[in-house]
Amino acid sequence: MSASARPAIRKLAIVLFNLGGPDRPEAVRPFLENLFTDPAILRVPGLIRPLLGKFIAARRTKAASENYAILGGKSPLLELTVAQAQALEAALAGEAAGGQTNIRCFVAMRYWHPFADAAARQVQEWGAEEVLLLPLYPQYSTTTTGSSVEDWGAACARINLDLPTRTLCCWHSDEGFARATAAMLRRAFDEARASLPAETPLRLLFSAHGLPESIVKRGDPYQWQVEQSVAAIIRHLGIEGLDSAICYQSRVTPQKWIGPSTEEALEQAAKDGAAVLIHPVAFVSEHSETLVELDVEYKELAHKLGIPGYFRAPAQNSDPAFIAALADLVWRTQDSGRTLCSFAGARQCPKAHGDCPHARLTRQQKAAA
Ligand SMILES: C=CC1=C(C)c2cc3[nH]c(cc4nc(cc5[nH]c(cc1n2)c(C)c5CCC(=O)O)C(CCC(=O)O)=C4C)c(C)c3C=C
Ligand SMILES: [Fe+2]
Ligand SMILES: [Fe+2]
Repeated sequence: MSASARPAIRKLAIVLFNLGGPDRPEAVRPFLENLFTDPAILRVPGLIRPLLGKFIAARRTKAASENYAILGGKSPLLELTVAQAQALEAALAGEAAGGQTNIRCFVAMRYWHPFADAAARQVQEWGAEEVLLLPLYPQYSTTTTGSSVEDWGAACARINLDLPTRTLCCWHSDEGFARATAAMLRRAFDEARASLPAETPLRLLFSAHGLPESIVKRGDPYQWQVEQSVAAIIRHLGIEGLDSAICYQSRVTPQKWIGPSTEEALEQAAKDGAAVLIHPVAFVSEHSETLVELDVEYKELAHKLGIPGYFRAPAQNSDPAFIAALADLVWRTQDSGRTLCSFAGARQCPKAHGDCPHARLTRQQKAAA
């Protein structure tokens, strides 16, 4: 739809969801306590959860603090998310007729400031008439998007904020997202290839945040959506004979997590004599899991294993093509005049994701085009 044909919209608040991270060393433990006492993360009876969650957080604090110390004692996630919010607002204004919009972006973090309560108050004070919830997680998980949607609902209820609300539940194989990601990856791939001897194979490793297997077995569509993201990105990459694999990083509890783990994928690459280019496929900004886990820990492991080359493709951050893809998703929710996913309020995205209204809408739009 052309800019001049954009529908007139009332005051729209776009609320960007992300996980949040500690803003100083003393915040690491309370941040972890918020995370591990979330019922979407720690699935034990309500009476046990606060105690067990705090216990797990206390045990994790040392390792997490060491990681954040490498980043200067804090997570860069908030600054990068605010930059994405500003870039999205600017992109939406630039595309609107006359360069004017009634759209503002707000940030609601799940486990550290600014929390949903603060964002909801800002939305109310601004006088928003409609809300679009936009998770900065391409793939839906009950532990991320699902948890943030519930948290938002509770925050709104506390201040009697009751506005028409759309939820962009997932955009794992959105064409714009896949194209923008593939373009960034292609640059990283070509650079890595050029720095390697011609006979050294280069494997593209899509490393996603892991999830306990039990959560996936209960119907969480995250793993399936990660696979869909990878397939869409590979289609847009268009590299003939591409050697690629999916793996899962950041296991933080003793239960069985989905695999193969990124460690196992690196061991396999070492056996195959392949260099690796790692792309963090479930994160669209840099933070501890990319800057420490990928850039320090797995890099060291790769050297120890004798892998002939270790390269890392960046996360999207405010890459203009990625922001343009988000802006396009926003316009499509408005053009459709309905929510992109009607699971609103429910913890779980429909099991068979083909039934998700998001997927249905995409199909309808394709058919209409
Ligand atoms: C059981 C624990 C966890 C689940 C399940 C989980 C799912 C999950 N998380 C992300 C995205 C991020 N996680 C981040 C940090 C982080 N995650 C967990 C635990 C679980 N995550 C912990 C304990 C931490 C803190 C850091 C650490 O202790 O290592 C972050 C980064 C935050 C930052 O640095 O600012 C992100 C982002 C996804 C996508 C996901 C499931 C799909
Ligand atoms: Fe996590
Ligand atoms: Fe969905």
